[in-house]
Amino acid sequence: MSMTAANYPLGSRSEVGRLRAVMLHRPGDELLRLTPRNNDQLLFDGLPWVARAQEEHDAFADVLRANGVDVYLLGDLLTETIEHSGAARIQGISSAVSPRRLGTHLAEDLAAHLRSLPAMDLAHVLTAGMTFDELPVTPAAASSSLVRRMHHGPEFAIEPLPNLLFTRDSSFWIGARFAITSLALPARVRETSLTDIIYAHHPRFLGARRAYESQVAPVEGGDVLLLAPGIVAVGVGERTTPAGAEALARSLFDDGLAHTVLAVPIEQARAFMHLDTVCTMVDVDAVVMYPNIAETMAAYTLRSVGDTVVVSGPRPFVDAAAEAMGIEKLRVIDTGLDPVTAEREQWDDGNNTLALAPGVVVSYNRNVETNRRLRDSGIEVLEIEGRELGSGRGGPRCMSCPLARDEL
Ligand SMILES: NC(=O)NCCC[C@H](N)C(=O)O
Repeated sequence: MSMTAANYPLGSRSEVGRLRAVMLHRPGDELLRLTPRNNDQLLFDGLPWVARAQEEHDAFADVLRANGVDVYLLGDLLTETIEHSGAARIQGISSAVSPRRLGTHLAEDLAAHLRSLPAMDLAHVLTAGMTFDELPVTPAAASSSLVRRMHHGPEFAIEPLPNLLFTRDSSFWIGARFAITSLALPARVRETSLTDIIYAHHPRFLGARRAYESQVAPVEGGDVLLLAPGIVAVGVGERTTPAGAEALARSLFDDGLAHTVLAVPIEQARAFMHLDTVCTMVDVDAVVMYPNIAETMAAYTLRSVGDTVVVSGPRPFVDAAAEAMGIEKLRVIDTGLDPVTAEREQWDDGNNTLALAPGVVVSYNRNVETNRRLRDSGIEVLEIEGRELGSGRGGPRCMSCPLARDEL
């Protein structure tokens, strides 16, 4: 693994090794773009109270820092990246400014304007987007652009990215490498242009190598669970497709980053958009899992055998996982046996825990029953508030991209 300024290498081979460094995104003005008319399309179930969401997020970051984790904020990394690299600036602008949406004339004008902005202001536009009302005013542009005249002022010339909050999905680390994912839905596609330039140009990531370069089909980080070194589970459902899971597996095999991948079908439903909405690891041999699917969750096993890939199954996920991990049994802690409580707490991200070390997790405090059951099973639970953060349907795991974990 590549050494960095800090005294730990970047990278991660599990979900539970002691967490050393993480990338979060402090929610900002991009959340102020949400309205009752666009929130469904922008994948939020309500309109968060933004100042309160920021307070909750600051408290989350403080819990991580208090536990020895270095917290990097995506907004800061993005500003520093743009400050540091002209190529990153150009790349960020060209992925945000769409001639298809704006027409070539307005697109060229806007790109020129963005090239002149201070790094922090450009980072703000790239995350919070820009409305037609906010476009720079030049008399020539105002009279000669049909696009400008026909669009309503509050419409987006550049779409905002409210789901940047969920840093788990737009990139993930496996071994010493990072993977830029391929997000499935239009509201999130541009997020990876930002993680891409950060990893490519920020000095903190100098020398870091990529995994899964081809990005041929959708794979989202929330679907990727590092069960143990060399063994990866990939959810296949609303976001990650079978083609994405297969392409990821082949790429990880080719790069020697994994030898076994479990492809886990999950329901194509809003409540289960990623594997980590129903199952996360809380210890080296334990997961917290949504009980209403625990018995039916299955997995296809993909193994790298010589030059080929062998697919077997499907069989019960817990059996396939235990066998791949070489343990007798995968301990399953469920989120309450009463199906209604379980359903409520799954919706509120009870299953979406972030492990800080084996047996130590961060969880939303509202999931009283799940947290109680985790503690009864010997797991230490650090609770955070998520009344506002949760309106985007994501918990502590979704909101964190681990950059470095200790080996188990
Ligand atoms: N890993 C996760 O489950 N991330 C949560 C993503 C929530 C976001 N509103 C989305 O629908 O993509």
